[in-house]
Amino acid sequence: MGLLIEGQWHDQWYDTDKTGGRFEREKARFRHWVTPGGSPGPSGQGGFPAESGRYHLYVSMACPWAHRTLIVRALKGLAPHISVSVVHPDMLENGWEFRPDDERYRDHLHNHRFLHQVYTRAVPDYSGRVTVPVLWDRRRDTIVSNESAEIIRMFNSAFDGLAGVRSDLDIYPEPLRAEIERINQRVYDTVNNGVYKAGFATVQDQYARAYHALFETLDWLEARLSDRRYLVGRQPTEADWRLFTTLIRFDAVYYSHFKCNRQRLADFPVLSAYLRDLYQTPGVRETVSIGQIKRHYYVSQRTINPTQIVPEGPQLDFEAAHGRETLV
Ligand SMILES: N[C@@H](CCC(=O)N[C@@H](CS)C(=O)NCC(=O)O)C(=O)O
Repeated sequence: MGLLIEGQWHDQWYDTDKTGGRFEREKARFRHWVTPGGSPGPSGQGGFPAESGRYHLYVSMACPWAHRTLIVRALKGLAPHISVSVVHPDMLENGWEFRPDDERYRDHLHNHRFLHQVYTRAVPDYSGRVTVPVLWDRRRDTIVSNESAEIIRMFNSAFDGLAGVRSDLDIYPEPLRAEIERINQRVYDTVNNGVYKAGFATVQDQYARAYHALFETLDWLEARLSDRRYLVGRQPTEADWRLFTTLIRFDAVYYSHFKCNRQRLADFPVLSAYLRDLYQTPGVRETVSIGQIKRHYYVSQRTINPTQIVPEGPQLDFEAAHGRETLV
């Protein structure tokens, strides 16, 4: 666990002293966009046209932010066009690592040992955290984006002209955007990032504040989803997929490791059925690795779990019937 300062790796844990025990997530630095013809997107520079085989995605199967990108890649049929490398779940002194001898955790582009080498390859004097996901451009030998919220928007539309891509599938439809944004904001603050605020707090009342905000939103979602199948509109949108990656980790990790333990997700009848419904969507279950998720959090976050023991449980069953087919 650490960060780059002027291109040099430094091993240090999140510093919450400056923020009164509160965890603050650093903003992503690479904010370019892939667009159909390479024109500039909403931020950064242009020059990243959608082309088959040009872009490569670095992810961790454990990371909820990276998980979003894997889901949208699968749903949109982008796998033949965008290749993937997966880092090893243990994130320790050197940050995210590859295992050159293990096909599952190799850097297929450069055979690097550490993800921070991917960052300094793009910007030799880079300063900042070294996070997944990373969208890499083979042609320009640089990072396009390390912001998952923006990578999923690119995946949703930029590659639609390529063979076999599901251009009929739109998870961010124009008429629903305002409502999607409204839900994303609350879910990001109190759920996606909320579990981290609870887990990484180093002061009691910061933890308690995050805990209460989290369960207030989960109660609100439980009510909202009791008579509608998805959060916004009649098809899954990015609002659902962004929520999904936190819910799927909840009982295995956040409930115990991050002390989000008012109740398990399994104890919310509506939310747990909704979670199974999304999980059973074709292409999605293959993006879920509960083994790597548990391994990452319990082994890597030694300030929270110094013994690094990975719990055996809980028993999880995302394949059970969800019964939500009749909801609209
Ligand atoms: N804003 C980023 C956040 C990504 C992020 O924080 N990823 C975590 C893994 S779950 C990470 O790589 N952390 C390493 C670190 O903070 O040093 C995104 O959504 O893409």
